[in-house]
Amino acid sequence: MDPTHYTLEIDSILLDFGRRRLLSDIYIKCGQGQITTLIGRNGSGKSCLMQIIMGELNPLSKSVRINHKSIQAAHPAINYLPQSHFVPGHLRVMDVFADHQISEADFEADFPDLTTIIQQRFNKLSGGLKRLVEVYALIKSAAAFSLLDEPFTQIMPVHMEKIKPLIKAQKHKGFLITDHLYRDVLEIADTSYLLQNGKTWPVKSLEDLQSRGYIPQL
Ligand SMILES: Nc1ncnc2c1ncn2[C@@H]1O[C@H](COP(=O)(O)OP(=O)(O)OP(=O)(O)O)[C@@H](O)[C@H]1O
Repeated sequence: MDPTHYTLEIDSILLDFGRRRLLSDIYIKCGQGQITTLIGRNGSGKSCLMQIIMGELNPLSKSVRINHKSIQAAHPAINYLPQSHFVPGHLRVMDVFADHQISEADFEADFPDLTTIIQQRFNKLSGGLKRLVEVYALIKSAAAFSLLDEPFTQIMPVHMEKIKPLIKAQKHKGFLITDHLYRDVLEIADTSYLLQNGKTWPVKSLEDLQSRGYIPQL
């Protein structure tokens, strides 16, 4: 195997909240150069699963492995876009890009309509632009894997259509993405899973989502 090619695998998760078992039968495999998507209803445990991978939430048991080697806590090869904003408000957008070693010129080329925001402080941006800056920083970051929890939330369609090919273009990275915009995530996914009743189910098509009741029959 190419030693520079990483595989992230997650299984053997048991997560309880009180008497409720939230996660019990999980298997997710995510390779570098691949986009893996996780779809599921509100409250099915998608964010919890990402927090477990990041070592931010401790379940009863877990196995998170990079190239078959178990990792227990936050790993430098993995970064994470949570649902809430992670950028400190006082930073300028240019500082956020510098922190992630991202070229301002690349951003200006990708989003010529947004060149003026580079000088602005993060807390002065609209919600959608805050999300866009954070998503862009993680997409372009050098981490081997980026976990993106609802990257498309608040982002307007014209920018979303630019983000999807940017994600696909990062062939050196692996992505694990969850979002309720299932058509958009399925469009870019190499592999998809539905999280339902604590278990991951492979998804190949919209019909799989229909047959498991995630979307209505057409
Ligand atoms: N610390 C906690 N204590 C108790 N229950 C929790 C805790 N954290 C999460 N939960 C519950 O676990 C369930 C799964 O939450 P999670 O945020 O992972 O769902 P999700 O699939 O990401 O949902 P959404 O699509 O709405 O973002 C929810 O019912 C939530 O209330």
